[in-house]
Amino acid sequence: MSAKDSRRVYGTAALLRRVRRDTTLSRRTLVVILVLATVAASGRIAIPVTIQYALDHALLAEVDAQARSRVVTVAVLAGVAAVLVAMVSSAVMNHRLIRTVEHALYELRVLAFARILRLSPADPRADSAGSLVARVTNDVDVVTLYAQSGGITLVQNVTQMTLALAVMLAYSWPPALLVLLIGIGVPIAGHSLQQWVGRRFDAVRVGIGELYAGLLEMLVGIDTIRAYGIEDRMRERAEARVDAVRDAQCRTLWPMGFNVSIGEVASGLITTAVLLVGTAAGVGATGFSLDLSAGDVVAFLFLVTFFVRPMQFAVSSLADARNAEAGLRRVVEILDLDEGVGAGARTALPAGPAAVELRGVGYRYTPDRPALHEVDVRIAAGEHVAIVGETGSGKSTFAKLVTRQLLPRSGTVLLWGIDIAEIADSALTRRVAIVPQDAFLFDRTVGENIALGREGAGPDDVSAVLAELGLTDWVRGLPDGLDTGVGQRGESLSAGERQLVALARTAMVDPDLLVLDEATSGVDAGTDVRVQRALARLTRGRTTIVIAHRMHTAESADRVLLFHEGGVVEDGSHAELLALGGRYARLHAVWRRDSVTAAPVPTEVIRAGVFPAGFAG
Ligand SMILES: Nc1ncnc2c1ncn2[C@@H]1O[C@H](COP(=O)(O)OP(=O)(O)OP(=O)(O)O)[C@@H](O)[C@H]1O
Repeated sequence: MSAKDSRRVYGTAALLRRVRRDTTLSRRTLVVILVLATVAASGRIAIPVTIQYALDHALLAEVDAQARSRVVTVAVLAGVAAVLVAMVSSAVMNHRLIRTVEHALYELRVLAFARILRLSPADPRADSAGSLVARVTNDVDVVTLYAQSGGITLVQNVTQMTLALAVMLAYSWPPALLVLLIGIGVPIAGHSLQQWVGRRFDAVRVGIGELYAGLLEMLVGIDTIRAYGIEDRMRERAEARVDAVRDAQCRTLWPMGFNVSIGEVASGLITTAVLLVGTAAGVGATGFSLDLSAGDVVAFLFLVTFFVRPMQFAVSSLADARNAEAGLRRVVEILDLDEGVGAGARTALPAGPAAVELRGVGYRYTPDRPALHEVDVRIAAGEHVAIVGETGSGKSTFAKLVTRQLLPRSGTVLLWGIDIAEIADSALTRRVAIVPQDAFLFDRTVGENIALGREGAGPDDVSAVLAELGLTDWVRGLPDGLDTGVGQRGESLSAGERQLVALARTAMVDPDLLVLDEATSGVDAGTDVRVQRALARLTRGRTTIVIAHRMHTAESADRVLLFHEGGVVEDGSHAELLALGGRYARLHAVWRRDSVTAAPVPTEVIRAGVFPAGFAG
């Protein structure tokens, strides 16, 4: 069983209970729908009863013409009234049912979206983005479609069958019992078939999720696909996923076919059994008399039809129900995923830059290999620390732990001396910011992207922040200034410009702990100077942790932490670590050689540096 399969598995009843728990779907609404369905079914069932009444008390009875016509008139009027009542209550029930289901699905969709936004990046059960999208779009739609067609008729059919059976029992219990036995036997006999259908539809829904995931990945990576000329290979992969969905859908055909025939066989069985028992009783072969009038027989046969038809329909639409159930299950499963990392309730935090402490912190993404182990580090308030180390040494994991994107599997992370798990989300996001290497920009204007950093921020706040970071001239130079659109994911801006927007957005947050993953992408010298200046101003007065990819960043930090194989192996100032002559000194020598032989860093950039030399908080 894979990690993703380890989610809670919901049976139909548990699934419906879960939906009721998470939505405002009330028991009262369900009762009202059931009452309306019963009234509608009663209206339909009343027809055979009126026919029986007319037959027994007028058409086949020895009464005078006046009495006959009175009885027929009453029967016809009652029949018309019953049809009208059935029509109106059926319409109201349909409306209620669709509205209720739509509302519940809307609520589920909203909840699922909210949960996706708060998903823990470390939850191994979380799907890829595309598959999650499929869950809140396609899977919800399948349920909606079913509710609007099969769901309504299922409610109507089941109520009609129940009522028809009750009236049949009132007419004559032996054949009614037979109908009941066969009626109960059908779902029991078809149980494994239903499970078979359910499994096949689960596979279809998973396949559709994977198809979405592949499509989304291709759209996001379209530039890379074109750049490497791998369109054909990607198309083949996409086709393979489309084929997989088609095959999964084809595999539902056999069980669905059997499903339909089960309904047909059952209805044939019921009709034949009733006729046989009726005839046998009529000729005295059963040893008992059914004692039925001609009207009763006609009414009974009508009622059998009223039982058999909906049963046939209900059984054949069970396949659609299984598909909808599979979709609903995939939506509900999202709600079971870890809701981000545990947010506490503490909102009051000490003022000023954060002191950071890790006590015996360990983290592993997979059970077999720790990404970090037994890390003990104290970073003083206002200190500027550079994190260096080879790729895969645990730098990003460390950054995620101090910003609570991950919670430690062992040990404790403390900010301002408080366990990070106790701090409320709102407080943490106001005081702690992380700037990734290539920050994500939304398809809005430069000004709007920056303003996102602070709730309620307007153009004046944005301008003030830009002035603070020395970026006013840069924004003025953009085609439409602050109103310049950045395009999808910020594609209309250069990598350096995207960094500037991200830095300004972070400055809006005005955090007391700043964690930066230094950009490695090539930025032209002019923009780089701007970036470094903005960084120098942004980091001033804040505890800053930088994952350093540049030599001068480590050189100018107060302190350097060298990571190796998930642990801090060297800790000290740049000078101290150089003097130590260990890993850092060797890494630094390689950096130095590469920066001389490959791309010399402009002196103005070195002077600007993230941590200007000599600056200590
Ligand atoms: N989401 C993940 N799932 C599984 N393993 C992961 C995940 N993220 C990181 N790892 C593993 O954890 C270890 C530490 O990764 P981490 O990203 O912290 O290293 P890093 O020093 O930041 O590397 P880089 O400089 O390349 O970003 C690596 O072995 C990495 O393969």
